[in-house]
Amino acid sequence: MSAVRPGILLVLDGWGHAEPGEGNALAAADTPCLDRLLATPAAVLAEASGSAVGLLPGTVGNSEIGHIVIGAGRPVPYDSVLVEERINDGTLRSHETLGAALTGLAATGGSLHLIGLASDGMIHANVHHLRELLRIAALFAVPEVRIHAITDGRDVADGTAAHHLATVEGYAAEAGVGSIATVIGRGYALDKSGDLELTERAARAITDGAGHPVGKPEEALATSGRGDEWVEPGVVTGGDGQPLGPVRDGDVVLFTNFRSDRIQQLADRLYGELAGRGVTFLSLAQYDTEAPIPALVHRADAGGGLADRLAECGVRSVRIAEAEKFEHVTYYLNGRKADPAPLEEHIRISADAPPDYRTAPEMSIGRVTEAVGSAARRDDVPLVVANLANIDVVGHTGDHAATVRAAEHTDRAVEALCRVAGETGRWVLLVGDHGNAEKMLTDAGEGRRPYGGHTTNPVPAVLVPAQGRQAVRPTGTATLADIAPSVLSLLGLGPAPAMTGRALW
Ligand SMILES: O=C(O)[C@H](O)COP(=O)(O)O
Ligand SMILES: [Mn+2]
Ligand SMILES: [Mn+2]
Repeated sequence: MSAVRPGILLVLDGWGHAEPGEGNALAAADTPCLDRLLATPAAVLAEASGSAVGLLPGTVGNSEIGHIVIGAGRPVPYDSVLVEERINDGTLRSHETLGAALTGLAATGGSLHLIGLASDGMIHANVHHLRELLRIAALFAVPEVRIHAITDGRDVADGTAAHHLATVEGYAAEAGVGSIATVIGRGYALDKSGDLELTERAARAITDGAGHPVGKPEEALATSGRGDEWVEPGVVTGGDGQPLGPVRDGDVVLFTNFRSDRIQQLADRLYGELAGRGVTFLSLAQYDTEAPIPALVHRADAGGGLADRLAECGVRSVRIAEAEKFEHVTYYLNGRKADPAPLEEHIRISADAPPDYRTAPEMSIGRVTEAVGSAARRDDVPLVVANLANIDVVGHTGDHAATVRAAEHTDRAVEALCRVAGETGRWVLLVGDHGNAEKMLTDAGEGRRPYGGHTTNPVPAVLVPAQGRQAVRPTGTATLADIAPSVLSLLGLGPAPAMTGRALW
C-alpha cells in the first residue's frame, strides 16, 4: 500500500462547458478557483453524452450513466439504448412475457396500464417507447389501454407538458387504442426522497381514481402553481362522470420508464397494493425495486471497473455525497453492484428538512466539504471520492441566479479541498458527469424559456497534481471513460482489463 499515491476524485455534478454567453450560469459565476484550475495545462474537455458514454448519438448525459462510465472506464450501453434496440429489431413485439400478459387481457377484457414519464427528455423515459407499446397492445387486440401520464418540466423545458400530452394522444389515435386516464406531476409520481405522502397521492389517482376530476387530460395542468413538475394528480373522467383509469383486479401494469431511480418508489407502492389482487406487473427496463417486477429489457454489465480494481489491490476508499447523489458515488460508480466492497466506506449527507434549492443553493456543501477533508486527512484512505451536487441540483430549478450562487459555493468548496490536498500530499481530479448549468435557457418549443435540464456539452476534467509533481496537457479526445484509468494511474496502479479508456495524466 505504501506505493499508492493518495488522491481525491471530485465529481462536480452538472458541470458542463460552453462558451460564456446568455444563460451560462457557470460563466456568470464568480469562481476564481475553478477559473484558475481550468486555465492550467492539466485541464481538458471530456465527452459526457451520446455514444461516447453508451447513449444514443446526440443524447444528453445524465448522472447515472455519467457515474457508471466514470467508474467502469468504458462506455456502457445504457438502458435507453437497449430498449431502443429491442424496438428496432422487433424483439419487443415478440417478447414472451409481454405477449403472455397481453394475450391474457385480450381473453379477459382487462386493461393494460402504461405508467411513465410523458416527455422526450431521454433521461428517465422517451414518449416514443410508449408509441411502440401502444402499437404492440393493438397487435394483441388488448381491449383497453389506460395511460397514466407523468408530466415532466425537469428533463425538458417547463411549460411543455401540454405538447407532450398531445403527442401521447396522437400516438393513441394512431394505434387505435389507449386513452390518458391520469395526469400526475413528476414531483408526486417520481419522488425518490422517501416522501411517501407524495407517492401516495400519485398511487391513489392510479388505483382509486382519487384526484382532481377533469374532462380532458390538458385540464389537469391548470392545477399546478409550480410548473409541469408539480401538476397535482388529475383523474380523467368518462361520459358517465366516473374515472377512466382505476386499476381493476386482473389488469396488467407496465412501467414505461427505462431508468429506475425515480419510478421505483411508486412501483413498490403500487405492487404492494395490487399484486395480491391478481394484477400483473412488468417494467420496460430492469428496476431496483423491492418488488419482483419482471423486466422486458435487461441491463448491460457495468462491472469490472474502478471499484473491482481497488478491491483487488486492497485500496480503501471513502465515498461521500449528499442524499440526492449518494447512489451515484456508490452504487452507480461501482457498476450497479448493490453491496459495497469490504474496503469501502460510504458517507451520506442528508439535509435536515426538504430544502428549497432556490433559496438555499449552498445545500449541505459545508458538511460534504468537512467530510471530504476529514477523510483526506486519514493515512489509511488512499482514495476519497465525492460528488458536489449543487450545480446540477440547483441547475434543475431553472433559476439562473440561484445556480450562479450554487457554482460560487462549489468554487469555495473546491478551493478548501485543494488546500487540504496540498497539506496531505494528495492529487485532486475534478470532473463533471454531464452538462447542466452552462445552459439555462432553451429555444426549443415556443420561444426562449428557462431550462433546467442536462446538455450534450463536454465536461471539464482537470488534475491538480500532488505537490512537487507536474501535470502535462493530455492529447486527443477525452471522455468519461478515461477517468477510472486516470484515477488508477494517479494512484500508481494499472487499469482493469475491461477498461477501454486511457489514463489522461
Ligand atoms: O432525476 C432527475 O433529477 C433528473 O431527471 C435527472 O438528473 P440526474 O441524471 O442528474 O439525476
Ligand atoms: Mn449528474
Ligand atoms: Mn441532474
